[in-house]
Amino acid sequence: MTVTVAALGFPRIGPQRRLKTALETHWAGRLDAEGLRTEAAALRALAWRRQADLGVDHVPSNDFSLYDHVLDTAVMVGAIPETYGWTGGSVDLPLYFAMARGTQGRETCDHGCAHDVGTGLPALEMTKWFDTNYHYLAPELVPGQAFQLDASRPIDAFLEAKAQGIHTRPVILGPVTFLKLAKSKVKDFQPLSLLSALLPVYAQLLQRLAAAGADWVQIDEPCLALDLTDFERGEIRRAYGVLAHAAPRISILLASYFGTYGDNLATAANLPVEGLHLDLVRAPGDLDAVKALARDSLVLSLGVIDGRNVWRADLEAILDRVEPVVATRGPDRVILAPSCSLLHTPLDLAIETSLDPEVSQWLAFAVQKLEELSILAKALNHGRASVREQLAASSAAVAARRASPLIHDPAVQARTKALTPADAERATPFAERIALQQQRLALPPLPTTTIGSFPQTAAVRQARAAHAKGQLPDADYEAFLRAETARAVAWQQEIGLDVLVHGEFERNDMVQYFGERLTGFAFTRHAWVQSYGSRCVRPPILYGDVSRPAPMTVEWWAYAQSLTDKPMKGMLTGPVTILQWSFVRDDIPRSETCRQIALAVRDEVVDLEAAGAAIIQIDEAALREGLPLRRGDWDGYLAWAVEAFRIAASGVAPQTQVHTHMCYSEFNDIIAAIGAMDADVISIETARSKMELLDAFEAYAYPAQIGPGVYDIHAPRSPGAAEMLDLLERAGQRLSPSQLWVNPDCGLKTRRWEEVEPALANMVAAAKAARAALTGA
Ligand SMILES: CN1c2c(nc(N)[nH]c2=O)NC[C@@H]1CNc1ccc(C(=O)N[C@@H](CCC(=O)N[C@@H](CCC(=O)N[C@@H](CCC(=O)O)C(=O)O)C(=O)O)C(=O)O)cc1
Ligand SMILES: N[C@@H](CCS)C(=O)O
Ligand SMILES: [Zn+2]
Repeated sequence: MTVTVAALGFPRIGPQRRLKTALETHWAGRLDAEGLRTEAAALRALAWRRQADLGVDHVPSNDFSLYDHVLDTAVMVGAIPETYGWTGGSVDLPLYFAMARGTQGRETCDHGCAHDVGTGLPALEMTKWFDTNYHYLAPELVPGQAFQLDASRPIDAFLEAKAQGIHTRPVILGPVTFLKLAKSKVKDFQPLSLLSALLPVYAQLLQRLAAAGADWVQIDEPCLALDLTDFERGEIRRAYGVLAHAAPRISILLASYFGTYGDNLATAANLPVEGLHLDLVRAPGDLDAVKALARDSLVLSLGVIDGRNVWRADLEAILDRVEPVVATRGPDRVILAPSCSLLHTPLDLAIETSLDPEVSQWLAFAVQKLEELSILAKALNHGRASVREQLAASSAAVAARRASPLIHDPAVQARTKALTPADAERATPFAERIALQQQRLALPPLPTTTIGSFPQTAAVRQARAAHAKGQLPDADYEAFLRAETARAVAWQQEIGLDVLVHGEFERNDMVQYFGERLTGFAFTRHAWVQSYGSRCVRPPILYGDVSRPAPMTVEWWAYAQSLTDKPMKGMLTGPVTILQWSFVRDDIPRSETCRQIALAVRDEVVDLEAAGAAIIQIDEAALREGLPLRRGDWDGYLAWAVEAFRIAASGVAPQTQVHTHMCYSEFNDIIAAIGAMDADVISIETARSKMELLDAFEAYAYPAQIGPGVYDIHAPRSPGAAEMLDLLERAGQRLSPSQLWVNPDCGLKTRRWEEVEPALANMVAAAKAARAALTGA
């Protein structure tokens, strides 16, 4: 009878992003399906062995995916939209990747190789996974949707691990969350109404897993961290009433994470399941609450190690909380786990050799987090003395971090303290500002622009990599980037864009680039985290008070502006997005860190203005994503997030035009906050929704200017001028033409020049046609 250790999921991109390489080589036609499958199996085997060696008792299987686990679930239950021409049977890789990426002509991988992927099929819609920077593919369902089980993935994975001598706990996405994440093209159709049709498939799956030898299964229902209606809670009870009886030989561990169960806890704790996982990092209060509600026999999986951040845990403090639970419930009713899947953390700190050792000792990545759990389990099973040294090391690291002079900068703290409401206000109201800006800029109606980045070609990435390795001298790298920038500026001018950008060739990533230039941030070489499919990010680690020692973008802006008489936009990432896409310190509130970043961005904005920039764009792509999962927490977040943007934007004169940009955002719920940001111009992603996202702006009577994206940059195909004109006309039906700008949905860094060149030329043509229609010329 011992306390055991579980992992709810492990990073799947593999060491050195091996999965990324395999996928992109496969998509480029240089690795066949068999080769890809072999590499995927090797990566699974490696992950299982690693976890078992680290002392994990409940090693997960079926947490691996070639692209996305929600897509895998759709495939598993046979929810394949008609468009893909599926006629039953197992889904092969071309069909799987068609759903993931579409088959629209030629695609490019990160090595810059272009390859044909067929024509015509769109990808499933990609959306943010709860409040993370991971994106899933939304299942697309229809009324009367039929489901049929293909259990091969979870069963094969279970057997694969078994053959390796590792008895795993399969992970499956629960039926209620699956349906809640699904979309339908049929208006007002609620996918959750398909629950009765879906449950038999899940019941069959549990029977198959039991027959294969699984004794526990982890069913993820993170929708329990959201606001649910009574009806939805009833559907959860109904679902687990069915599943609990489907396969008596298999025990269910129900897992929710990313927040509190809150008013869903009584439902969750009383389900006829054998175990319940709690995210005690985001919701420490759930522990006492569950103790009052759960029957004695319920196994509690205590998510005590943060799966969403990179800080080493305070193991003694965790033991103080967990020991009483073990004493009252008994060791066999307690499992220790990370708060959520480790998908959201980098793999292994041990390979990070270039971090400041002082900062490094404060950190734990996936591997180290499992080590921490193993130490905790030992302490609980054999007494704290059995791991005295490890506990002492943990306490010392926590104390060292708290006291470190690296973290505290009195000047930064004094500056945020001295902020007044006036610092978050532009001195002049929008109506007066815009008149002054129009005088200064003299732009035509429906001005054309782009969002900032141009293709990050293989040549650009290779030059940066060579420079980082010391193989390309500073001067040569600089000259290369200047040449890229000059080419992009000349080309924009040639095709007749009105407001130009420098192209962001010098940036590895829109957040990492700034993290590397601000104090209080550490950056890594290998700490990749999957964002979607084969795409990864290396979130900077924000460990201390933030300031900006020197201008970060002014030289590149000035160089680009020197090449043209057209306005060149200054291009910055906003405070909320830098915060949201970094690993953030947990010793002060996020709102406070955000104010510090806001002041650093403000310094850059002021310097860009002083250098002559007439337009400065502050991207806040992650503002919507940062919205708390519970509506009750929205107002508090929006108040400080909007204030941070305003602090960043308000240091400039009324003649200086401030733009912001947001992609991946559903605006209906937060339109008042978008208005309160008080940007002069906002560019948004609207092409795929055919401008429907503008309804919120129309209903709110949004006063400022808007650039609704007319070019869906997520697809490789280049839209024609007529298509973009149609979108502009739709925008014109919702907003005054005097408010409108013409631009793509987002930056063009993931596209190829061959796609971008015709698309932007067509966009300029569409704007000209729309202008002519406006003026009757
Ligand atoms: C807008 N999006 C972003 C999000 N989050 C961010 N932090 N940044 C974003 O832009 N979230 C929402 C969306 C998600 N979208 C994307 C889109 C594209 C990517 C992507 O392309 N990622 C790249 C990595 C980007 C990067 O940091 N590149 C570096 C390092 C390049 C590299 O791999 N170097 C190799 C050597 C290369 C060689 O020798 O050729 C190495 O270091 O080993 C750079 O360009 O310098 C990816 O590869 O996945 C992500 C999210
Ligand atoms: N300026 C950035 C915004 C992306 S959200 C870009 O163009 O890539
Ligand atoms: Zn964007």
